[in-house]
Amino acid sequence: MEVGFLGLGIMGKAMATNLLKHGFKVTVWNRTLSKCDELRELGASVGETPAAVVARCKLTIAMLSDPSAALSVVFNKNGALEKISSGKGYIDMSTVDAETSIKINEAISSKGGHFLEAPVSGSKKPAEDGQLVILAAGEKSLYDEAVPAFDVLGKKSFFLGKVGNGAKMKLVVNMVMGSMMNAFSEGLVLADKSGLDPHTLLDVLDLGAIANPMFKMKGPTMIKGNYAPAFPLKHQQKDMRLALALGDENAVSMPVAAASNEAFKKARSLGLGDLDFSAVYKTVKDSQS
Ligand SMILES: NC(=O)C1=CN([C@@H]2O[C@H](COP(=O)(O)OP(=O)(O)OC[C@H]3O[C@@H](n4cnc5c(N)ncnc54)[C@H](OP(=O)(O)O)[C@@H]3O)[C@@H](O)[C@H]2O)C=CC1
Ligand SMILES: O=CCCC(=O)O
Repeated sequence: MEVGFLGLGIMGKAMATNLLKHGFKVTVWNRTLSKCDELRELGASVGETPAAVVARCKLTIAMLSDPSAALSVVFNKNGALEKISSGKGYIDMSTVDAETSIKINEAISSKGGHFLEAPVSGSKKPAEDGQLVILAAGEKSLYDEAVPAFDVLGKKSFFLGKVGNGAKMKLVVNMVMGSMMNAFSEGLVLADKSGLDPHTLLDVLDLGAIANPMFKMKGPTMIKGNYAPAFPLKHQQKDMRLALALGDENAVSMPVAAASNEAFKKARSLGLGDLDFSAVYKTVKDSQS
């Protein structure tokens, strides 16, 4: 199957590489075109614009930073929409809000195309290892068509019904994750300030009811002050913002998420947006000294 891939950031590069390694023919595009070179060396073709990629491929996947990027790649001049026609599939795997997905779905459908939103749980390493969790919603026939690609990209795919449900599920998950990261950061600082060894705290956490892969993987690097980005903090803050907006729409009070959003905003304002989201620990720690 020939697949188009738009967006070669941390996630997109790993996902497109995986598709190539598993025998898919892939045509890639990235706003900064030079980032396509590495994929070309692995056998990908390169499209000059999103429209050129869609013209060439029956199925196109997008993995872009945020709602504004997702919309511009579809609607701008030389955007994907220009070459959508009957039978073409467009799958947006970026983390966006339901409103963005619905706008894209309406535009793609009005030209006879099929649309699926399919945001993912899992970060850089799961993307490299084909271990993502795919939260798809939209056109079921396109979901069925995409299953061979999803099987390469992920360890499990969910089909969640109508467009918007994938985005909402992803935002709920990341709202919980962002809040946990803040509680974890406060716990590490509290342990340290009260004379405990933070490494021992990690061991204790890992043996109890709140053990989880995120604490286990991020804890040691956070203690070392290593925030090499797997999931950029600016994207986590975007997800908290979009989750809070979903809470507003549904009159759900989320004081814990709101406080966590403030912590991520503060970290962004201190210039930490391109570091890993675990760098929020640095702001929690520095604000106590
Ligand atoms: N990293 C992670 O762990 C995870 C991320 N996600 C989500 O996946 C998406 C991508 O994340 P990630 O790969 O980490 O992000 P990156 O910041 O590494 O990459 C962002 C991509 O979006 C492109 N882009 C940004 N703005 C525009 C624009 N206006 N027009 C066209 N392209 C644009 C960038 O192009 P350029 O190279 O030119 O800047 C780049 O290809 C986000 O929605 C994120 O929330 C989901 C799960 C995990
Ligand atoms: O959106 C990013 C999610 C990161 C993760 O699930 O580890």
